[in-house]
Amino acid sequence: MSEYILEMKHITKRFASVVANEDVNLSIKKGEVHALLGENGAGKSTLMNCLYGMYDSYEGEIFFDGKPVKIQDPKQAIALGIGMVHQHFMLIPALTVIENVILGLQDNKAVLDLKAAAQRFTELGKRYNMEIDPWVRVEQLSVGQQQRLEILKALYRDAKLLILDEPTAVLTPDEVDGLFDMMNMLTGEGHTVIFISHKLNEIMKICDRCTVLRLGRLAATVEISEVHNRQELANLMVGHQVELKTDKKPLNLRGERLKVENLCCDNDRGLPMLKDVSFSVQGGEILGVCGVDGNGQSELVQCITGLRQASSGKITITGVDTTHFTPKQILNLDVSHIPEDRHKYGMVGAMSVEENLILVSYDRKLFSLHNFLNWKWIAGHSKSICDLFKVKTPTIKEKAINLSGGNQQKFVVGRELDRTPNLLVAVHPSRGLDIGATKYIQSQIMGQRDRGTAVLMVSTELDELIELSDRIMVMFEGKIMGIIDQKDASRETLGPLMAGLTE
Ligand SMILES: Nc1ncnc2c1ncn2[C@@H]1O[C@H](COP(=O)(O)OP(=O)(O)OP(=O)(O)O)[C@@H](O)[C@H]1O
Repeated sequence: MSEYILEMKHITKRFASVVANEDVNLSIKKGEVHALLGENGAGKSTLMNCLYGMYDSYEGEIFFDGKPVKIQDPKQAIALGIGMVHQHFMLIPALTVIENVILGLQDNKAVLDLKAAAQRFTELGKRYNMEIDPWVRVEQLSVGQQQRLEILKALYRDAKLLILDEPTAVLTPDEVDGLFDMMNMLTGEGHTVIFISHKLNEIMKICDRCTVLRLGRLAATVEISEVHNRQELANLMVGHQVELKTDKKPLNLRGERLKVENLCCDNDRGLPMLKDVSFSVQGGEILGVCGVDGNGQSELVQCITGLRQASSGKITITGVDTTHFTPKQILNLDVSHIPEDRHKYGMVGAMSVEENLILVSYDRKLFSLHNFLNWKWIAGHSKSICDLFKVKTPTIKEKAINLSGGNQQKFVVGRELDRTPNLLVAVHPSRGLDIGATKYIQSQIMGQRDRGTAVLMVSTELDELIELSDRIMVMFEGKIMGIIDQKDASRETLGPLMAGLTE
């Protein structure tokens, strides 16, 4: 019997003129956690999508459990025992958790007997410490919970090989630990995991081997035990030395730009999500916001950017009372917003990259002449953002949805940082970015701070928050637990506050 559960041989996948994978070989041993690493656009998701039957054509051969297979649709992949959790979840928000779990199952019994299905789902959740109420609607779940649901959904379908595409991007440190415990449990039971991640520390911690893709081709497969540090992995991925430090200039405060006073706000179900929140941010400083996902951070950002109405309290931006402003009015005060969910609030997938790059400014003089859009100017503007932020796209006319996840994030961030805003509200700005792009975007945010922008940065990446922020505000159950100076911030000082402990 083969020691490999999966062998992909000489895989080539083209999209028109783009060669996303070229002659790639990947061998996965049974029971291992195997990392797939590469820069944004290197072809990781494409390779996994070939395996999961998302495309009906690719060149090369796939062997699963020693047998040759031709996987042309996800149903075939699932039937073989392959489960995939995509970067962008494949859930239907209006349906309940259990309806999502059984959706597409051929087993009529499960469809008819929802209660029994819910019971099996709950047992599975308990077993892997990932419990979710089967009867709530998916739209009511936090991003972290939705990801747990995706994993449980794959396990419900008896996945032997689980592909996790950047699973920790949306998780808090505690949730990451929980996921790693679950992965260890799964491999202990004989499951195999392919772990796509940009987080080198996590790859070093949890993986047995790592395959590196570069520009669509195989660069190397290495044993993690033989890799000395994350710098070595970064260099292997990029093909040259990568700078992992961010420069920080001394603080130069330029006066209050954002003031939030006694803000209260309810969520869609009428539950209080913000309880008497007050703080301010000055020009020239970065105020980091940390907390376990779902503790009011999203609602706070939505209130500030006009996407949600506060039930009481006051928001002032550059001296203007914006509490009841629309998003457009707030935008016109030169407020930039890197949203939590780039697909929902940051881009229009069916539009081209260049159209997306003028979404917030198309009606300004800069891009129109006599009320008509000037596509020559727009093209020049788009190309310069794509060059600056190294957005990998065949042309600026490409539909945004066809770009890799990291490259979508790069152009959204590029568009928002292009102007020098009075206030930058950045939520998970480096989500899905490779290490080189992360460092670049962090340095750009730092540049905005040094030019006098007030930055409110929400992140679940504690290391990123501690490195970039001047002060860090911790949220728990809709309240501010404390605001800590960067010099006093550490996992030890922030951790208890994130858990709601004040002593
Ligand atoms: N449906 C598609 N149509 C056209 N081009 C595509 C399509 N899907 C992917 N590509 C292109 O294939 C290349 C590889 O993309 P892929 O999503 O596999 O990269 P990735 O390594 O997963 O990147 P990331 O880390 O940003 O998620 C990119 O240049 C991307 O634009």
